[in-house]
Amino acid sequence: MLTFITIRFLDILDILLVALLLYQLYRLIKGTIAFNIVIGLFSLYLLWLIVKALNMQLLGSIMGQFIGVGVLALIVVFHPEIRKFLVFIGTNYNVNKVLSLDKLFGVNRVKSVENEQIEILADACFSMGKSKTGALIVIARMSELADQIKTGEIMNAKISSSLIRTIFFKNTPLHDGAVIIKDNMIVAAGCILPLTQREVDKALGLRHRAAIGITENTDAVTIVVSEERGSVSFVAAGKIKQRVSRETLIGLLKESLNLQN
Ligand SMILES: Nc1ncnc2c1ncn2[C@@H]1O[C@H](COP(=O)(O)OP(=O)(O)OP(=O)(O)O)[C@@H](O)[C@H]1O
Repeated sequence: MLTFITIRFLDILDILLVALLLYQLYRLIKGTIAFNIVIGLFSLYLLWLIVKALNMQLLGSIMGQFIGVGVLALIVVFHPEIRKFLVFIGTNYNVNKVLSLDKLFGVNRVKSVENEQIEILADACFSMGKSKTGALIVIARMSELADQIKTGEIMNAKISSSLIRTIFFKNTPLHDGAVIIKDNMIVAAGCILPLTQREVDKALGLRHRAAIGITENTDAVTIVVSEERGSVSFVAAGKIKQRVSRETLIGLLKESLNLQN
């Protein structure tokens, strides 16, 4: 029985790749209006299959025309999502990461932050929280964040608590926007980040929306200090953990940046 079905290794790989693509697409559009559109289109397609199977000529041909131009319509309707998806693939599945060229050639890439800097960042954030100073700190990993860095002031400075607190001190020119940390340095300040388009807690304003937005399409993580509440939040992969303690923040940072204690 079923001897006519032969499954090759490539077929399994094919299925796995399609599953991975669908999963990433789902992650990208989950919670957005695009998700509802996909469900609507899928229902329409199912209806068309039923209409065709029942041989309902008139309705079948009208729907057939619609589905015929469907691919073009999809590209137009999903233009922003397709763009986001390609950027996501480009930044998160780059050849360097997949093949780990750095490891292959024995190059020891500088970590985005070391243990010592994590403690400094946590101290700075909780000190700013106490004085109700708003702050937004992005820690870049594999994604270069070149587009966001370009929008700010280049600093290339050593990470220090006093520098971070000075940057975010109210009414200084650089306190608006985000600080971006990469390769153990504060590379830029006053950077503009993309805002999340998803529905989030109504109490969260633009600072928190920007913190979530940048982690949706990149592998960066962010720390936000609320000016209103003085609380500290951690964001990774589009998910925000609000009001974390100093210890929790340090643990989450070490875990997401793969640092040992
Ligand atoms: N796109 C953006 N990228 C980076 N920073 C941004 C962006 N949009 C707003 N901000 C920062 O957020 C500040 C406004 O924060 P807002 O009060 O709306 O946010 P919030 O999430 O309610 O935070 P808080 O609890 O600190 O008030 C701005 O002054 C600016 O520094």
